[in-house]
Formats: sequence, structure tokens, C-alpha cells
Amino acid sequence: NTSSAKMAPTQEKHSSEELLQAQVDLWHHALGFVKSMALKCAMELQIPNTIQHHDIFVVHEVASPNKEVAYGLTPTTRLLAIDEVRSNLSPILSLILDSTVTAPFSGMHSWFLDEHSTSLFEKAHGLNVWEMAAQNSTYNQLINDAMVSDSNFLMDIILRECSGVFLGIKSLIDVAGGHGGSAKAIAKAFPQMKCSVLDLPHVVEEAPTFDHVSFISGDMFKYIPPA
Ligand SMILES: C[S@@+](CC[C@H](N)C(=O)[O-])C[C@H]1O[C@@H](n2cnc3c(N)ncnc32)[C@H](O)[C@@H]1O
Repeated sequence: NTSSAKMAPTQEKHSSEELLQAQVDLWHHALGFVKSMALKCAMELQIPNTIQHHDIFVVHEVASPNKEVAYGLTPTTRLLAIDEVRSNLSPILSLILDSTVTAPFSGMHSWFLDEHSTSLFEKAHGLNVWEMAAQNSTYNQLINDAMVSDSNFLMDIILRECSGVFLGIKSLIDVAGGHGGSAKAIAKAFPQMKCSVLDLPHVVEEAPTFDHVSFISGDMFKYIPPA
């Protein structure tokens, strides 16, 4: 048969070392998801916080006869520890690693072949992220908390690095601003600015109240209030 006739020379052309390395590469590609699932597991077991509360911040060998190793937080995992940064990134990672986001990837091949497909998420679930949030209050909370954690983290950096872009602005509307993570940071930095957030009803209904940010319920495709 022609396929086995083609196989033999290919195998012979490569050294055993090359073939084994090629197999290792395949394993790395195939098992790449284990790394993200291990991160999800560590977060669910609250390992970053546990390490933090034991005041161990560096990896070191404990001075003991059996040379035990103690694990500490790195600059990366520190972003997952509550209290370490103003807003830790656990909520956004919890969303990224949620099965609603990860499971659709097992159908990625048919999504590529589907000419009429929308997003991978919508193909798998039959509705988009925002529609799912509107139907399921637990998912709504997962999304809204994720957005706030991401926005708090990034707004700290934006305001530190380029707050000048907001100078002179009297009123601002954050279109699709979620629970106001970004708007709240801007309002705090520029108390004279009138800051509002427009988002869908199921998001605004659950939004916390802030003194300097008002929430408007609506659909941005229908109406955007002036600012
Ligand atoms: C990526 S999040 C934005 C997060 C936000 N910038 C913050 O600081 O937290 C996208 C937002 O768009 C909202 N959204 C989606 N469709 C919308 C629509 N048609 N009108 C208004 N908001 C919408 C979602 O509810 C969600 O809160």
C-alpha cells in the first residue's frame, strides 16, 4: 500500500533522537491544556493565598537535614493573591478557565469548517457570552467580577502611565462599562469629571453604587447617552 511505502523512507531519514524529539513536541502540543488546568486547580485550592498567609515569599531550601523545599509566590502568582495587589486577577482567570470557555475548544475543528459560524462560544452554547449572563445569574456574577478585576488592574497602570489623556474632559460615558471598574478608577482620579456607565439591564441591576459614578441601563446599539 502506498502510505506504508511512503512511511519507511521518512522514518529512515531521521535519527532516533530526532524522532523522539518530534514525539516530545507532539506531547507538548497535545498536553498544553494541562498547564492551564493546573493553574485553575491551584486557584481553586487557594494555593496563592495559602502561601501568602504563611509569609513565605521566596522559593528556598529549608535548613533541615532532609533539605525540604519551601514554595513562595513569584511576580506572576502574586497577581492571584488577594491583598497582594489592589485587584488580584483571580476573577478574570476564573472566567478564562471556566468550562464554558474551555470546553468549546474541543469543537474547534468543526467551527473552522463551518462557513456560517459565529464565535466558537456561540456555536458551542447556542448563545453568546452576554446572552448567557442574562439568563444565568451565577454566570452574570462570574463575568462582572472578571471584568472589574481586569479593569482595576489595568486602570491602575493606565492612570499611572498616561492619565494626561483624561485632562480637560468634563463628562465621560463608559459604553458597556460593566460594573464600573474603569469608570470608578477614572472618577476617583478626576473627581470633577461626571462619569457614567452604560450597560445591559442584567448588569446594571447588580452593579454596586458609587458616589461619583451613575449607571444607565440600555443597549448601546440602540442609544448612547451624550457626554
Ligand atoms: C469586556 S466587558 C467591559 C468591562 C468594562 N469596561 C469594565 O471596566 O469592567 C463588555 C461589557 O459589554 C456589555 N455589553 C454587551 N453587549 C452590550 C450592549 N448591546 N449594550 C451595552 N452593553 C453591552 C457586557 O454586559 C459587558 O459588561
